[in-house]
Amino acid sequence: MPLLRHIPRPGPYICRQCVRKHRGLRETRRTVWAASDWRWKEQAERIKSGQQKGILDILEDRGFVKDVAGGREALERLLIEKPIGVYVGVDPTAPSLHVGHLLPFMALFWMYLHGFYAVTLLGGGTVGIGDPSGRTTARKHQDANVQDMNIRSIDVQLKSLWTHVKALGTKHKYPQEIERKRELLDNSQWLNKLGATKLMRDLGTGMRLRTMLNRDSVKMRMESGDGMSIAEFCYPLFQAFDWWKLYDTYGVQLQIGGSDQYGNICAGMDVVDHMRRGDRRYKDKQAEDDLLQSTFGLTTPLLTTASGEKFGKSAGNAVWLDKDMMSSFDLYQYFLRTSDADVERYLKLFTFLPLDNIYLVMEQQEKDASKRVAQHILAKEVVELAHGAYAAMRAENDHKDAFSQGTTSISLGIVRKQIDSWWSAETPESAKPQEGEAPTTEDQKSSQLAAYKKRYMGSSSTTRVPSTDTKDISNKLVILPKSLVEHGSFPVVLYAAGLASSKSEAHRLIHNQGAYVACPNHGPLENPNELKWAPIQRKGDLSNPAKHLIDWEALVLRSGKSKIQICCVMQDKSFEERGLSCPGWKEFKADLADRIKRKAEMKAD
Ligand SMILES: N[C@@H](Cc1ccc(O)cc1)C(=O)O
Repeated sequence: MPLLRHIPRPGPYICRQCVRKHRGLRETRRTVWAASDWRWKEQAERIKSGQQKGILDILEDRGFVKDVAGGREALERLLIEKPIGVYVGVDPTAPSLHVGHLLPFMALFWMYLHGFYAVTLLGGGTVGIGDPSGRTTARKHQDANVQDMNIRSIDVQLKSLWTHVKALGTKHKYPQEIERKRELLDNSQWLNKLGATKLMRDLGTGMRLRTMLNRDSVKMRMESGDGMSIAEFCYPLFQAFDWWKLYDTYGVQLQIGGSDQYGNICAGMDVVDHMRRGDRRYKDKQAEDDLLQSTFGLTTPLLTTASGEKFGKSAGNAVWLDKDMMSSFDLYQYFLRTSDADVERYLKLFTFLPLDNIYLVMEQQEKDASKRVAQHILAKEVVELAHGAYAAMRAENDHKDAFSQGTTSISLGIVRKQIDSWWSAETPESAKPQEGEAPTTEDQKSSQLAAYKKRYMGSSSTTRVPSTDTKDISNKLVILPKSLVEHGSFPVVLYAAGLASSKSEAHRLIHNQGAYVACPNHGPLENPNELKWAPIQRKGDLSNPAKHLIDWEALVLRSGKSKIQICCVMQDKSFEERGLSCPGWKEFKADLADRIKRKAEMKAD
């Protein structure tokens, strides 16, 4: 195996020593390269004569490009001439990526499908430093084991994203004759070994203080008076070192990032330039066309919906890509709710559907927007990208099941299925590592990760605690403490269940007849396997959540036309022992204790 690691990769620098060592292999590589070189040249001719679109045009047509650092025309020329390396980095600050992360990754995946060497970089080293870009406060320090879990979790997620991208590339028939290459790396591999003196001597000398001080993130903190730590201030240096490493080893000449990354990317370009000029291995190259060796940056736009809201939040919470943190059903629903004004733009950004197909879909959509054809395709493609084809098919089918009776009723079967799968997915004791014991088996490792994700969700403002069962792909459950459902009002419950972003919004929803609860059918002629949707009222039976428990354990709620939430009820003690929480729970508990105390005092009087 080490033999393979020594193979020189296409890029600006080829290791002479290993070429000499493995002459045989070199010959084979040379033949392969020659063939793909020739194909690339042929493709370049087609692009130049206008027969084919270049990748930069493709990215622009789909809406991925906000700014290009280094010059658009120059980048366009480079991308036509050379299958350069390109990378996107992400710091694992949580156990999962969210939909807001998708844009730069989608641009990278497109480049991969078109034959560029695509690198996803996990910031296992940089996460400990904390990128100040776009932040008004420093990130909280994370425990080493929390960091470790986040790294492991995102690593698994990136691997599966890559698998799904490959499958989607095949499904949408993107040509494969040009060799595709990709890599998933973790910058702790080199940053943990990097000496402070080397960093300052080699890179620090190439970075100018004025540029660093002029960065928006630095200025903002200085002006607001919060200041910034040296570690955060130096963050761009580490990101720049990553790029130098990737440039030198993998020929990475382009970095893609969100618009907040513009400053870091420019700093990286300066550093790579500085390092290249000071490195004698690149001396010969400098005589060559400089463009072919230069670096560029590309930033993606910040997404807002047509109505001006920030994209990627649902009831105030992030829309996670991990199916343990957001079920396939919920992810599907999130994209299904896309407005007609946004759907074409999102199809271009979040799916691999060719543009012509998107225009056809939109024609169909315009004929009858109520069918939401475009939204269904968008939702399915995104779930397929995040959770795989099988999960997408299940989410689509479950969605059809849940809404097959229109908006008047919901099948009791699907509610029971969700509840059963949640309970059966509780991790068996045998799979749990004992206290203080490091997980050894794969089962233990994954159950430890799943437990961590549950805890993470419980401690954030979200209530979602979906199943850990990988077979269960459509779990749309939240767990609520019993006393909240028994003694709380509907506004409290709707807020706790994540169907409203505040209690007052829940009040408004009820007032506008936009919140529903599913009730069993009691009439003799009615279908016993159906639950009827009834609008929640401010008075009477339909104002009391406790009266609508199904099988004594679940409350099924809906807001608007399609946002369904099944709420499983759990004893308060078990709820808290599992480290769960939900919006408004702490205040409700304190309030309830107060009410009970006052009642007892009144009785005593
Ligand atoms: N700083 C980037 C992540 C990143 C990390 C390392 C890199 O080399 C590149 C990008 C962010 O916070 O989004």
